[in-house]
Amino acid sequence: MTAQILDGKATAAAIKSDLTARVAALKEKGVTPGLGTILVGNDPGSQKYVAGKHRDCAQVGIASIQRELPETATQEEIEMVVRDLNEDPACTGYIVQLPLPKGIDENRILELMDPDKDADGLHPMNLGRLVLNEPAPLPCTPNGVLTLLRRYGVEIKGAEVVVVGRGVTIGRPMPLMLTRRSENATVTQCHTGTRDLSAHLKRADIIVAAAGSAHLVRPEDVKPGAAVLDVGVSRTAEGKIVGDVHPGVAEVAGWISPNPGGVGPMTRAQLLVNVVEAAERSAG
Ligand SMILES: Nc1nc2c(c(=O)[nH]1)N[C@@H](CN(C=O)c1ccc(C(=O)N[C@@H](CCC(=O)O)C(=O)O)cc1)CN2
Repeated sequence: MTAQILDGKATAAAIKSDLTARVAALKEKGVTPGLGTILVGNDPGSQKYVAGKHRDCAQVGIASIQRELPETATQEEIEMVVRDLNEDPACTGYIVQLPLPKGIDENRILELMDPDKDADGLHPMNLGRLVLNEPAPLPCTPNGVLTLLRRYGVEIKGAEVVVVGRGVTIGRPMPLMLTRRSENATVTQCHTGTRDLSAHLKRADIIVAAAGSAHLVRPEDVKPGAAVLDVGVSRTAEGKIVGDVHPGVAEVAGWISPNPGGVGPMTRAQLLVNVVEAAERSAG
């Protein structure tokens, strides 16, 4: 069996095409959505992701506001930029690119953001709304995973899902989203403290691998026909991406998301969705 590809690039392109029309309609009403990004330091991965986000904005007609600070920026300097974007009327939504450099209190930065401008759904108030099942912008990577699964007809309802990882951008919110009544999946969350990862993976109908550990998910750990989403990123010395999923898994799985070309482009597309939805709400 060779797995069907969960094509994030093509799915993201379709989402962006829909958003282009919605942004044009907003502009006719006098509303121009503007995405702000705060990038601190010179991590090449983060630089690439942020550049991609602004390329996407240009494609769909969203205005771009880019703020960059050096690796040596202090907590106070970053907080000043956050306050500035909170007040900037041209910035209808923004993100702080994570991770922030060592020594910076990331949670404090996220808390300072205006929750109504939180385009990532990572402000504590918006994560709290997700816990309470109230409307909120949804974290982009888990939302991208769900959109891909739905588009390719993977059954989520009743599925046994294993999420590997517990980071704030995907590991924490993904189970919250999968266990909503609208998804109704049963979720096991695994992490570095999990005793027998392989035993959990073998039972999964859907695996979301977001550990950042190269080739952690091996073909012998995957149930034939399962859907496997490769979210984790490790890089070789040459900067090439290595995912969490061993290439041999494609021979066992029913569906697999490539990496690159799977969940990454979906993360960016869902960010634009959050920006446009917020602008549509403000336009009434
Ligand atoms: N504030 C946030 N920070 C981070 C998030 C997030 O959702 N919000 N997620 C990740 C990184 N991320 C988004 O910022 C992200 C990851 C990957 C991609 C992407 O397009 N990847 C391409 C490959 C790009 C390359 O060649 O390096 C792909 O997968 O095809 C976009 C965004 C952590 N930080």
